[in-house]
Amino acid sequence: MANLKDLAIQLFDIQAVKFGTFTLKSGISSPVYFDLRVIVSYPKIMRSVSEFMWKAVKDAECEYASICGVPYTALPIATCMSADHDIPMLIRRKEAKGYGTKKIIEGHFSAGDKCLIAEDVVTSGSSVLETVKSLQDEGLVVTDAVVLLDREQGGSKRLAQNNIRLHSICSISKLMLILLEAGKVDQKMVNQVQKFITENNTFNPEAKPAEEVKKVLTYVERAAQCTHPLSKRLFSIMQEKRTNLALSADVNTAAELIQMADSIGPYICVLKTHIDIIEDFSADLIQKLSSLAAKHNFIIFEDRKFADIGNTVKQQYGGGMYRISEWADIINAHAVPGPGIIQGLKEVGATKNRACLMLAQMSSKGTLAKDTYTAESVKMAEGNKDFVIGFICTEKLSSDPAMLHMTPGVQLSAGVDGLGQQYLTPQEVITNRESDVIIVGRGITQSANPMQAAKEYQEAGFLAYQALFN
Ligand SMILES: O=c1ccn([C@@H]2O[C@H](COP(=O)(O)O)[C@@H](O)[C@H]2O)c(=O)[nH]1
Repeated sequence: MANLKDLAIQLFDIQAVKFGTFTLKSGISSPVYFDLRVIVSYPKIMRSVSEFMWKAVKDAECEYASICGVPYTALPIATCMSADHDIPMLIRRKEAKGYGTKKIIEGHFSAGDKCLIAEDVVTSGSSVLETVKSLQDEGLVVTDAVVLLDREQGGSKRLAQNNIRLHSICSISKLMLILLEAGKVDQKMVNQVQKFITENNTFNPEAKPAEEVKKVLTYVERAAQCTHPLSKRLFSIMQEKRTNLALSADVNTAAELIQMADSIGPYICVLKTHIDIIEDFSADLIQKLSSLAAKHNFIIFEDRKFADIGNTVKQQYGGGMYRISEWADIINAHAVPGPGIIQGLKEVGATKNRACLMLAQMSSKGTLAKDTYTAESVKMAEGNKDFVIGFICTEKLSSDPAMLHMTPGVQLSAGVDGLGQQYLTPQEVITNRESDVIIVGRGITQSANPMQAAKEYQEAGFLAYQALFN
């Protein structure tokens, strides 16, 4: 591997570093310009650059599971680092494909994995931050970026403000000194470049860090804020399966329920049941349903809508022919009896790590679950966060990121059925009402092709979620 002086001179000699008058992307005129794109024509220099960058992160003891180059110039650099040191690589597309997987990030990863960013030149840090955002949107964690050249115009400070450590191989000042000593530039040019850097700092310490202005949290960030294992798991499933769709499987036989759960399972995060409308209920159905929940990684929500005094709901939840607490991850309850209902349900469900949603609003026309009733339901939920993990509602009701909002009455077109059910679209629910999960029943179960319909709802719901970050 060349030493830094040799590398700097080689970069000058291949015109990856140029002096003159150049108009930058920002419109500013600069006396120096870096064009690292040319290094693809010089494999030895390319390898030298990638080795310097790899060594810098090694010396800094950075932890990461993969590496992602900022497109496009840093892609071949990241490729060399990946191939030479057996570090998996991820590729960030500048635009999602309009067909096929429509992915922005190519490569295999799991939510929560740490990814290192590689870049050729940093000026303000904005290109690095764009890549950071794309990776974070997919659930990856970014703490470090490595760059060949830091133009010292505020990029490292802006990145630090966004909790990204920048490791640079060479600063522009150091590069100028090396080139001066090697007789490649004169003192006048060094002064001119120094003046340019001083006068063109892009960092505004008054600007709020991106984290502070960001209001919408990703599913991964919300999972991290959950203390209840079920809400944590649900947010993780939503990210992993890229779905905020709950299927309301309102069918009347065990065979239909099993068939729905198996065919629609891949597209949903939650399967909602009304177990008392099944005509041939048996323990075998529950066993099969639980196996399908494990196979397709979804949560079972029995939409029992408990509404009695604590002592009665305890028996309804834990006993009777359905023994709901033995298989339903989540149940729901009306607030109408007062807090005793939560107490009763909690006595049965808490030890089994089950959870409850408060019915704070309803989708049906003329519902009385509004205004003060809704506010009191929210209060009841917030006082019992060890068991209540969210709401059945028609809009966001709590600012606590751990609280889930699940909205029924969703179809691809807004409207009403003949019995007062009112429908909102997935976009309206996720974008404008800021709910988290769309609950869809007949829009899927009664469509000519339920699997295709489920895919459409999954896509509409998840796209609406992703659009929250644009
Ligand atoms: O306010 C509420 C609470 C629950 N539901 C239930 O959701 C589904 C909706 O089915 P669609 O066929 O999509 O209308 C159903 O099981 C209801 O019991 C609700 O609609 N509104």
